Amino acid sequence: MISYECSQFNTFNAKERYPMPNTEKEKQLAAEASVKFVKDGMVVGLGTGSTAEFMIRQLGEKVANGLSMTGVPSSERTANLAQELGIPLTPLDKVDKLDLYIDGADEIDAQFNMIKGGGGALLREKILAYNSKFNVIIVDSSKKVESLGKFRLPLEVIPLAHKKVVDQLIQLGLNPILRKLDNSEYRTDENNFILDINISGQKNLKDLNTRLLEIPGVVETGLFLDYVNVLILGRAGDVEVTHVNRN
Ligand SMILES: O=C(CO)[C@H](O)[C@H](O)COP(=O)(O)O
Repeated sequence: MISYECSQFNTFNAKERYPMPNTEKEKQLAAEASVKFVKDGMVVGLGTGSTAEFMIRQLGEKVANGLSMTGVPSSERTANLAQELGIPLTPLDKVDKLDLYIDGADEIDAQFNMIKGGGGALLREKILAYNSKFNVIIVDSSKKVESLGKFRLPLEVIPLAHKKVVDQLIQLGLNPILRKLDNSEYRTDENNFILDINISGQKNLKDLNTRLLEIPGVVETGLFLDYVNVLILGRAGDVEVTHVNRN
């Protein structure tokens, strides 16, 4: 179980933050709607997390029924699941651009800015989203917020530098917490640490993102600004599909 250790030595489970009975159904509905974007011959980036897992299982069924596609996984966890389901995979450097990337999010605001990385895969996820022609985001209704920040923003950091990064983040008033897994530091697929920070009340997200990336040792942030082409939101037994106009 992923937990966070605070300075007060208490822990909490990130996934218990929004207890909603319909959440799983909403994730499933959003995932089902997203696979309709996948056409024969496409190279599709596969996200990470419980919502993405519904989507990958749907794609597995489609592949078993004759869909020809190739997946590019955003994590080892996703790669393992896709392999189990018989979805052909290729590494990112073997393709030019992804035709499509489908993934979940931890929060998405009214301007379609997102926090991602609750599942720890933010770095590879951002690389895939950046290198995709089209990004489809699938969420349950609990993820839609007016402004980001109830969920802590994950930062992937180099282990050697993490204490120095923590000092900088404390000076910026961002209250960093080192993510733990079973009492040890959580390690990403790239063998880095994650610091989860409090960005509640931050107005200029672009500026914040730039300032965070300027700290040596910060590899990537879970702020995804200007990435969404289509948002599919599961709500009460149905889905809302929003096409985002990105200039
Ligand atoms: O960014 C992610 C993983 O790094 C996930 O997309 C995010 O955590 C949402 O996960 P879930 O669908 O399980 O709520």
